[in-house]
Amino acid sequence: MGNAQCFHGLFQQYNTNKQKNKHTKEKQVVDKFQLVTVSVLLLIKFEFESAASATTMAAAKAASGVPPSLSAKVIGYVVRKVDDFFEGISAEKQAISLLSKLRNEMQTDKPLLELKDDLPDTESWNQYMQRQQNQLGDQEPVSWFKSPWLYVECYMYRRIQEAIWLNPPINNFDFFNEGKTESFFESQQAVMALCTYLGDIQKSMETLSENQLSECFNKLLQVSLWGNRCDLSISAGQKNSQKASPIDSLNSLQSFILVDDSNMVWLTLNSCRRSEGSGKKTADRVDIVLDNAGFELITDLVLADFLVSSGLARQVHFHGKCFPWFVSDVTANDFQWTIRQTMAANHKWMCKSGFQWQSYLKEGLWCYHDHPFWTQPHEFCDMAADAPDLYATLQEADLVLFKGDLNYRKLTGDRDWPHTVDFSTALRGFEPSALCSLRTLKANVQVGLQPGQGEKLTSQDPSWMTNGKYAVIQFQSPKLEKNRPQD
Ligand SMILES: O=P(O)(O)OC[C@@]1(O)O[C@H](CO)[C@@H](O)[C@@H]1O
Ligand SMILES: [Mn+2]
Repeated sequence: MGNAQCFHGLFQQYNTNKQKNKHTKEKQVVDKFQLVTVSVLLLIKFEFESAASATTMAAAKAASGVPPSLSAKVIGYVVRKVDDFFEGISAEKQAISLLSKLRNEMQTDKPLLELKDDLPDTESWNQYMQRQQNQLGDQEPVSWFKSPWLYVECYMYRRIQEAIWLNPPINNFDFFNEGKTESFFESQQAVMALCTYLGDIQKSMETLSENQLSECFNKLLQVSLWGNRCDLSISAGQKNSQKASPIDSLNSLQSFILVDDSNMVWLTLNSCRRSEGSGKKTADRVDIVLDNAGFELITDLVLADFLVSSGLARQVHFHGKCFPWFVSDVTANDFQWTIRQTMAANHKWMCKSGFQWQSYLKEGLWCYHDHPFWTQPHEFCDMAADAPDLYATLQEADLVLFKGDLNYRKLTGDRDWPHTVDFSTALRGFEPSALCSLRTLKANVQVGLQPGQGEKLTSQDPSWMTNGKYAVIQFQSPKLEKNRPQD
């Protein structure tokens, strides 16, 4: 979706809401924060449109050619309209003024500021800023345009959190909530189709041959992969949902999977299952580092259900975010809400799935965790040193699935790697366990391609790395590393 459409949608939504004029106070607060925050996000997306192809905002700005005054006007308009429309209590006013200040700092390339909110991760964020400063040297301060794109983008979400956190009683407010719940409700047909498919497999699970099991696994892995198309961040909070039956679309999407290591993923899980029978294996756990709520989360839960009910995994551990992040990412609240909504659905298989998921959680076959590291800017190769407890947790898994684009950027350090560099090289020593990235491409980093593959894609579809049409299933395991011939 183009930015013009994004803006258009945003104002249309605002006007419709205004005309209806039947907001409760709570709804008004939700709308107000959504509009202001979306305006901050649009600033990034619009003014620094080409950022995906640059590692810093300065490079992006140079390439973009979008008149900065235009985005400033649009954002000014949104904030003014919001202020006119709502009377505002002092906490909201204060939060809005912090967000406006943030927007201004971004527009004018001000130095990044230390966080002041005294949350458990505050010190770690401030230390990370110092690390960035040390890398930059003493000559100039760390600022919005000069710092790595991955870092400033994460920092922006943390500053939004600070603006909310510093202003009770709205300090636990998730102003992205509405978009996430909409994505869930608008995907109902697809969710029903998926739960029905799962129910059918489970009915005949006992009689499935290994080939049939592997076929079902592949389908559900691919559904979870394409579920990642439905993130709200890439559309700046605009609608993004799945309407068609996800299983039926898989064949036509197959050729858009640029790297497909699903066979290695299957072998990893199936070998655990076999060796369990022979008494060799004790651990049998899959961890899923979640990405987006809404339809994508459903695809992950369905895959996790299949893993447990088929005996491919005994336990699944989910990892979500501690606070609202990159618009649509899953928080504990989204996770519980999604399961409750699925249980309450007026559809036999969906409702059954919901109850099944709730009982997995009760029985400890499923666990949900969040850890502050997931909402920090660190590349994952820093995890062993900076979050050793989380690294140790992942080491307990037989397989870790990393969902989505942002996780891929953190796995690979968001570097401008040649496309033919090995995935293992780009991971730079991050190998807690066998791991697999399930990612649709929305940012300008891609490794592990065949020679010439990147060039061919560029000539056929110049925006292949950012338009969300392509995907990868990329696997790496410490075992593979051991067996690699030394250069
Ligand atoms: O991680 P996700 O949900 O797949 O994608 C998040 C995302 O859309 O947000 C950023 C753009 O602002 C990019 O990192 C990425 O493309
Ligand atoms: Mn996301």
